[in-house]
Amino acid sequence: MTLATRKLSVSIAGRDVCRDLDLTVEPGSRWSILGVNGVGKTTLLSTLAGLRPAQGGEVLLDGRPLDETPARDRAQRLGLMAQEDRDDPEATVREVALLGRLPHLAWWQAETGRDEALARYAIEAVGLAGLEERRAATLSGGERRRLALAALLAQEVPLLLLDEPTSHLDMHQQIALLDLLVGWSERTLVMTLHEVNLAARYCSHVLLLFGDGQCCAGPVADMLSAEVLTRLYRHPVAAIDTPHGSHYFPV
Ligand SMILES: Nc1ncnc2c1ncn2[C@@H]1O[C@H](COP(=O)(O)OP(=O)(O)OP(=O)(O)O)[C@@H](O)[C@H]1O
Repeated sequence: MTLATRKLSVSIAGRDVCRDLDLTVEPGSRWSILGVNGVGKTTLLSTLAGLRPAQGGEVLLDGRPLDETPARDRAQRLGLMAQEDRDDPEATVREVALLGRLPHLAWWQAETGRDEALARYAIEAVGLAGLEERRAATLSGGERRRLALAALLAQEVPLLLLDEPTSHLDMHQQIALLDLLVGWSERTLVMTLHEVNLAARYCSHVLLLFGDGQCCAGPVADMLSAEVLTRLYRHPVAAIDTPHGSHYFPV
């Protein structure tokens, strides 16, 4: 599953997010979109998911324009974790996880035993076993993030687009969630992140949004440096070498 953009231009509220962006997200690669608050990370991710029209150029899924790909076909190939969960307040954990199976069911079909088993497995994988019959609305912010991930896992798609998947998570849970995500090795990931050190640790590539439509993309090792991050975050950033690689911090 290859996601690509050709001369993609996206803008919102009269401001450019990216201009003429040519990007190829190879199967199995893991991308992070980085930039300051309000620069347009969510807007771009929504465009990549086909939820928002581009102002120019196109998004391609395996070479086919996304807007010519039927919605069901799209949902069998890519899954989106939105920044905020908007589940039915009455839905149980089990029901939310089962929603991930919808793209694989015809409108007249009920869930099968396999769908139930996949949802159960996904709930277990994200550490929510035992909470299946709880109303999702009663979960903590971090638990709801993990439930959203369970629904994506149950969706069985090769490409995941995730908007701030680590928000609401404590340090341990951030690592646990990203370990889980990258452990699904065959999946391709594109996620917005605020924690640049997590991007450096878990991603193979970054897409940097500088504002005013300026952006650049490439492998983490080539792209991230204290100088580039200083420009990106409009704040002085320094780096120290650690046994786990470079660590970036604001000064
Ligand atoms: N519906 C809208 N109408 C007008 N402006 C909007 C709308 N949605 C978003 N914006 C603005 O567009 C800009 C980009 O928003 P977006 O959510 O994509 O940024 P972001 O980089 O994801 O931000 P954050 O890091 O804070 O989540 C922001 O200035 C936001 O206020």
